[in-house]
Amino acid sequence: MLFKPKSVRTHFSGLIFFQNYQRNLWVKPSHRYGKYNEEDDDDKDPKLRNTKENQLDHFYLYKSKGQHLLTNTRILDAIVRRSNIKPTDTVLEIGPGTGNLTVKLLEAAEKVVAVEIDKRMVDFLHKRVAENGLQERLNVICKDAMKVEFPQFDLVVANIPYGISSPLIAKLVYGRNPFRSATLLLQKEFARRLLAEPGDSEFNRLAVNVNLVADVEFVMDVSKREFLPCPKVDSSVVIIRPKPELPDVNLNEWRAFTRTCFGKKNKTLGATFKQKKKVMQLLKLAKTTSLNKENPPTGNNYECDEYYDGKYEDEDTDGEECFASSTSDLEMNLFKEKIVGILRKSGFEDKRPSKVSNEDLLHLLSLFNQAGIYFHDHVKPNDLGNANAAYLS
Ligand SMILES: C[S@@+](CC[C@H](N)C(=O)[O-])C[C@H]1O[C@@H](n2cnc3c(N)ncnc32)[C@H](O)[C@@H]1O
Repeated sequence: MLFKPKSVRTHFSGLIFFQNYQRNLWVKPSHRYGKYNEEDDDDKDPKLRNTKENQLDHFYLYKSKGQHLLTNTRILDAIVRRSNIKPTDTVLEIGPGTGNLTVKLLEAAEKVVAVEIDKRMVDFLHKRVAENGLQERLNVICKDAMKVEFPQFDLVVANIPYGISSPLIAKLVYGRNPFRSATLLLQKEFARRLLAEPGDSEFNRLAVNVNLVADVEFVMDVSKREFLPCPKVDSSVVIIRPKPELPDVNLNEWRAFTRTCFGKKNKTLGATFKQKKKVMQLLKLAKTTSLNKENPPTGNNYECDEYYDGKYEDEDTDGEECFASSTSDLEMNLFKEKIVGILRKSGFEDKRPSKVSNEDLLHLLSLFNQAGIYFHDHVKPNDLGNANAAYLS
């Protein structure tokens, strides 16, 4: 049996009282951290027992699954209130856990679709909701939220596992499901980055990519002390609202472009685009794109062809050496001059990406595209299946 250091989890050896009449989760915080033991990471964990009073004894909360339960009723109520749920709404909740938020959502919405990866949580949630007589309006999907296709929903309200914040937000805002808003509890630093504006020290590719398609509103900070077990970081609630009108840009092209611009966010755009490797890549893409004129990369394209597998493949370097040997220095220099000429003429050469607005970045991208310079490999077949999530930063 292997010891997995990353999966050190909380041993919730104390009592968790579940008081139905108050719909609160009361917790005696006598948990201790234990060594990971694979046997216990099983659905049939013999140490997990539900007594008839709905008491959980030895209920393990896995750090690796971001299992930090929000226990403050006032904060849960505020999250629901600020989400402006209508009685006809279907709410999507990612990571319902033991249902602290779910029962409150069920009281406000017509239906809740909850996606939870941990079967023990799902079993507990079903029991809890049934005891409240709300089971008819709850649909639980016991799967990884990053691997499942979401059914139709009106809005998202969730205290999500922080490890999937970036790909989950990408999946929502760049996904196929239209929705009104997403009220999310996020790690405080991550929320700050999402809310950053050009010129702020936290301004980054995440903010740029989300702000292209959605507005983000800060709601409130939540102390780490409001969770059980207490995480190392504080949290913030934000509301993400998709913009009613989307810019006319190919999103794969946009994301590839912002990846290039923010590769080294403190470098000037001139320095980033003059790198030999970058020039060679763009020249290669310009050649393949011009050969494929039947599929010009224009217009909105909200199909994500990037993928979620825990890491992001930044650059496709396949065949680069071969391409380099078949490209003359003259051709490379001419192409580099073309790139630098665009940056210079438009005034972007000495600018740093962290200080440039989305409008300016969109303008620069359109200048590049008009000159036949592209950032995304539009002729590469989309062989990545249905996965439609992408890391944004
Ligand atoms: C931060 S806890 C929130 C629990 C509950 N919503 C609350 O506020 O008390 C995150 C929950 O997400 C679940 N989870 C972790 N990774 C997940 C994934 N990839 N897909 C779906 N659920 C996941 C965990 O098992 C856990 O129940």
